[in-house]
Order: sequence, then structure tokens, then C-alpha cells
Amino acid sequence: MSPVGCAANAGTAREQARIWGTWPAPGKASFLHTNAGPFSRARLERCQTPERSERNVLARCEDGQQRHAASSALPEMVESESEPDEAPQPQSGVLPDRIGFIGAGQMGEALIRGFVASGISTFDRISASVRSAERQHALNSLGLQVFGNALEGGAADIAANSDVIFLGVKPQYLDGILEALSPHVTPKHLVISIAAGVRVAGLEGGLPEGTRVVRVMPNTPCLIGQAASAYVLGNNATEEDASKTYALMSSVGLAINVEERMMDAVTGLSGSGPAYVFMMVEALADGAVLAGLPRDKALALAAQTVIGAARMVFEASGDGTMTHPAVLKDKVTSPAGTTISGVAELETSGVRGALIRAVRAAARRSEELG
Ligand SMILES: NC(=O)C1=CN([C@@H]2O[C@H](COP(=O)(O)OP(=O)(O)OC[C@H]3O[C@@H](n4cnc5c(N)ncnc54)[C@H](O)[C@@H]3O)[C@@H](O)[C@H]2O)C=CC1
Ligand SMILES: O=C(O)[C@@H]1CCC=N1
Repeated sequence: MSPVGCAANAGTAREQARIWGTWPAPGKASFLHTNAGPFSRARLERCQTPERSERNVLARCEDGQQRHAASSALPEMVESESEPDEAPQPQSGVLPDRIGFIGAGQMGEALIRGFVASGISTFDRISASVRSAERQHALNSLGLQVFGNALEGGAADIAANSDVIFLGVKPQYLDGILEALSPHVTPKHLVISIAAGVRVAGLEGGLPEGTRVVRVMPNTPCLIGQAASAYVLGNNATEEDASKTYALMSSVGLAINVEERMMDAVTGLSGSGPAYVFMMVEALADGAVLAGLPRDKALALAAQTVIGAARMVFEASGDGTMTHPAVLKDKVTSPAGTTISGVAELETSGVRGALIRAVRAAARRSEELG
């Protein structure tokens, strides 16, 4: 399969400096350290062309032991670290921007906690506008500044106290939020929406002309630095905004720049995907309980099996390229053995088709929300 890092397309350090502005380009040593939080056995890989429209950026966390060997497959990354004329590096890994969340429920709180755990932000740089007393209490206890309902002054408070504003409400509420926020948006703001389905055009249309907007689809594993996120730059977003978005989202996992037409598919796959995997873990554990294992042991083995199998796709080759899952599956499947009996049952039950249809159904729902 193609190398994840797309090393052949990497620009020179000078190009990176131009593209990524004053925030460190992904793959730089200081950036790696920025991301060296409790979850990041970090190797970041980068694939980028000088043309903004073609920019394609990937980052992922890996096992520390793999890092050394895999780094040698990325000479351009090592080389760029030693060049003297690269982009200025910040003294600390913390993004200086103040970050505001309008709506901080499941996804918003996971992002907040993930950013702080990764070291890219701190609770005292983050604020949130929330609606319920329960959310207010929960977020207050984290130590961030909490404002009230966005429709009753909270949006103005967030704008006054933030440089980057995340829109973390349900898509159905977004129009009202944009209306409340719009009068308070200034050229200093970068507005990042995580709402499923809502297009860049809709976001830009609801905000003052020229507003810098980014659309992101994260997922809840950002809480533990293991997100799979994709993002689209709005028409007014700058290279620095791209850099900042990448810095934020790659601090909590994999971050990929995609074209907007791909965002519904992204939403059906990685946005919603954790739910499918949780169901699979639960069902695998149920099967083991049926076969005689105690629940706690079954759950631990099921979850670790999913982690191990997924990491094999990224890491089994040992050279930084991904391995096709069918190849890995075949290595588990002995002739007349146990695995093929299980695999035959999955095929009879239509598991592949069910997963394909699940992703497509969620992608279609995302399309409808837009
Ligand atoms: N939950 C997930 O796994 C993912 C969610 N998203 C997107 O994230 C957004 C939020 O989703 P969840 O966090 O799951 O929903 P949620 O319902 O847990 O959080 C939304 C929060 O917004 C708050 N809110 C609503 N109106 C408000 C107002 N006027 N002022 C202040 N706060 C207000 C709600 O009280 C709630 O706490 C959605 O647009 C969704 O599409 C994106 C990726 C994954
Ligand atoms: O279910 C939803 O609509 C949100 C968007 C992606 C994941 N959760």
C-alpha cells in the first residue's frame, strides 16, 4: 500500500517555513515534543505539496520502538530538522491562542481534555459557553472559564475571550449560534466548526464576510490522543490557520486535510466509526462470555485485540507503509483451523456488507444535515 507519510511529495524546509508560517511544521522536533503527552508514542509523518489546494497532511501516533526505524524511512524529515533556515520555532509547545467552545458536550469536552493532555493548550487558555447548569458545573470543575447560553450573551463572551472559536453544538442549532456569534466576530478570530454535515459555505454565509473558517470532523478518541480527524479550510483561511488547525488536531491524533466533497464519507467512517467499533468490542466480548470467559477478561481481550489489529495495519511492515488488512487476516487463518471457521460465520452473516452499509448510511445522514 502507499506510504502513509508520502515522503516523495514532501517540500523542502524552506517551503515548509513559507507554508506553515510561525507555527512549527508538523514533523519538526519541537512539534514532536509538543505532542509527547501521555498517549503520544509520537511519530508524526507529513505529506505536503507546496500548492495549498493539494495539501495533504497526515500525522499519527506510533509505538516508540517503531519510531527510530520508521524515521529512517523519512530522510526529508530528519534533514529538515537540521536545516538552519527553517520556520521559527516557539519556545514552548503551548499554542498561545485562547480557545473558546460554543457548546462543549461529548465532543467539545473530549477536545478540551485532549488538547490539555497533549500539552498544546491549558485549561486557563480555554473557555466554553454552555447551556445547562450540569455542563457548567462539569466544565468549571476542570478549571476553565465558563460562560452561559450562547444565545443569551455567551457567544459574545466567547468572542471577547478567544482567538480560536470551536462551534460544538448539534448541527440543528448551528444557524442560531451563527446569528448570535456573527456580530462579535472580528478579523482576529478563526472559527472552527465540528458540526456534522454543515458545509463551509453555510458557515461562511452565516458569519461576516471574510471570516476565516475551518470545518473539522474529529472523533471522541481525541480524549486519549487517538483521534482520526479530517479538516477542510474555508475560503478565507490562511496558511497560518491551516498550520494552527493541523497543530491542534494532530496534537490529539491523526489529522488529514481533505476536500470538502469527502467530508460526508469521513463523517460516516471516522466521525461515527468509534460507535461501530465499540459495538464490535461489546459483541466480541459477548461471544467470549458465551464460550466461557468471565466478562472482565473477555472485555479486556476484546478491546486489546482491536487495538493490536488496527496497529498492525499501520506498523506491521516496519517500514512506515500500511499493510492491507486482507494480508494480515490471511496470516491469522490456518488451514482447517479455528479462524477460518469464525471468518466463514462472519461472511455468512454479512458483516462486511453491514459495515459498508453502516458507513454509507451515516455518510448519507451527514449529507442530509448539510
Ligand atoms: N459526539 C461525537 O462523537 C461527534 C460529534 N460531532 C459534532 O459535534 C457537535 C456536538 O456533538 P456532541 O458533543 O455529541 O453533542 P452534545 O449534545 O453532547 O453537545 C452539544 C452541547 O452544546 C450545548 N448547546 C446547545 N445549545 C447551546 C447554546 N445555545 N449555548 C451553549 N451551549 C449550547 C448543549 O447543551 C450540549 O452540551 C455536533 O455538531 C456533532 O455533529 C463531530 C464528531 C464526533
Ligand atoms: O452522531 C452524530 O451525528 C455525530 C457526528 C459524528 C459522530 N457523532
